[in-house]
Amino acid sequence: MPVRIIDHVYAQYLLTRLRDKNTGSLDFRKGLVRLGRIIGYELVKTFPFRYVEVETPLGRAVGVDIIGLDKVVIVQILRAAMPLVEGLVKAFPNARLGVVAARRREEEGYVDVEVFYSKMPSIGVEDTVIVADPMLATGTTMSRAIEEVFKTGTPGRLVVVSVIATPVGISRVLSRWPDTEIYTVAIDPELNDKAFIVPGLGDAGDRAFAT
Ligand SMILES: O=P(O)(O)OC[C@H]1O[C@H](OP(=O)(O)OP(=O)(O)O)[C@H](O)[C@@H]1O
Ligand SMILES: O=c1cc[nH]c(=O)[nH]1
Ligand SMILES: [Mg+2]
Repeated sequence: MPVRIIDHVYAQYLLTRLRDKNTGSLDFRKGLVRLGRIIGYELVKTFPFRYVEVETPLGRAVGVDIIGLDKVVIVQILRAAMPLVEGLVKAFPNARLGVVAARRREEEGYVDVEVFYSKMPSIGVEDTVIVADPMLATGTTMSRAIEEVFKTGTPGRLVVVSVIATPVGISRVLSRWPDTEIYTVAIDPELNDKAFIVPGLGDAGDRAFAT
């Protein structure tokens, strides 16, 4: 299923706090970290697992082993994804990390994206690649980041993790990479003339890092 909304009530509560214009940058950043952790745990639920036996200090127990947790690459798109990924890695402590430093330039009627720096670990068909960015607005930034992923390798699974997405951003990604799984906490209906998500939460990077 290409788009998954994390409707967990605590995720919705945290999003509400992020949307509130009176939430300061420290609480905004902490809210993104907590959302990253929740989304990460939701993602882990989609990994295959097998039953195993384990020796405890006092006997034997049947448990589970999750398959593929050591084959995860998390790519963060600076700046706003940094706190989100800080939470995500709690669910994937062994993840290899990639980075894309990008800045969106809102021009009249279109959005351009500059990528200043991009560094990816190895990426192979056995990997799940998670590309994280709180805002999936026009999808221009996410598309550039996904291009960087495929320049490096072709993952078995490509997951986009966002906090607020739009129908435009979602279709921008899925039209080019139809097998992508998109996780988001909300889908907001529209973009204003500056390509900001409405109602959205404002500029995520500026709010997280106090401009
Ligand atoms: O889907 P798009 O239309 O490309 O917009 C989404 C991007 O816009 C913002 O980045 P910005 O360039 O403001 O950088 P920042 O995160 O450092 O604020 C946001 O952090 C996303 O990366
Ligand atoms: O609403 C938006 C759209 C793009 N980037 C943001 O940070 N916020
Ligand atoms: Mg910004």
